[in-house]
Amino acid sequence: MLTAVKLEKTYRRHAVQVRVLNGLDLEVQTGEFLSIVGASGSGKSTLLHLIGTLDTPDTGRVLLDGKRIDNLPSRDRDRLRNRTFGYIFQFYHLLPELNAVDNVLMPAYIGHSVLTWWQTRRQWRRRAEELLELVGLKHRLKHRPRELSGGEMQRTAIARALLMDPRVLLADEPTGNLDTEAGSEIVRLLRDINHNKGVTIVMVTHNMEIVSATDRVVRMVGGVVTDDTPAPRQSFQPRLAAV
Ligand SMILES: Nc1ncnc2c1ncn2[C@@H]1O[C@H](COP(=O)(O)OP(=O)(O)OP(=O)(O)O)[C@@H](O)[C@H]1O
Repeated sequence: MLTAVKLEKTYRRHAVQVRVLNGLDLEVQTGEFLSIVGASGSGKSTLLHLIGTLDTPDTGRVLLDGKRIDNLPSRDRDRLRNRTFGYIFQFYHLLPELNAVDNVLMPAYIGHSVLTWWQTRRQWRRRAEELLELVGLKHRLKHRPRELSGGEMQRTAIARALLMDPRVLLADEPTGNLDTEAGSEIVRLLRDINHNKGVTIVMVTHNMEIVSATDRVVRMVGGVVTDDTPAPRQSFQPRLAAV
């Protein structure tokens, strides 16, 4: 479904060139929960950004269902980012002045014309509240990010990522800023979303324990994929019944 073909990427800053991706190939199947591991600086986030059209490769292609998405006109790319992909980051990227519901609503607010937004805002608000309930935050709807714990902020970010019913979730170290227990809860939640909603998930992580919640693990070294194996399954049981 999602394919990266011979991706190359070099960052240039003044005289310094950093070659990060070196002809990387990757295929992600529909409904898969894939983790990407590798040493710090091996290019995991860069790969995630290219797959999610947040950045463009120097050469190579990214395809979704066989169609190129790395060179779309900006309007089509914006739509794809808004409707097809959901993004989850290590530091949540919530807007500090907005409460949890309004943070979750941002993709709908951004993705519609003023008129459509005005006409449909009540339905969207209800959906945002339902999603927050599903991620276990029914009692935190009006809280602002500073009034939430790290795990709760990440749950809010996950609800936001789900708002537009994306086909693919791209998660960049979603547990990197959380303690073990909160991190495990987040991964369980992602596992449930993958299971129950069939959302494809690509997750960058440093945490090998968390890898065991996923279907497949690819390791990056030197800007290419060096290992591609089924993840060793351990004790991750889905917990939420119907996310
Ligand atoms: N915008 C940028 N400009 C210049 N260099 C960059 C930029 N983004 C990343 N790099 C460099 O590219 C390399 C790969 O970065 P990337 O964030 O993809 O690695 P990573 O595997 O995700 O690392 P980590 O696990 O530490 O997050 C790093 O050496 C980094 O310094």
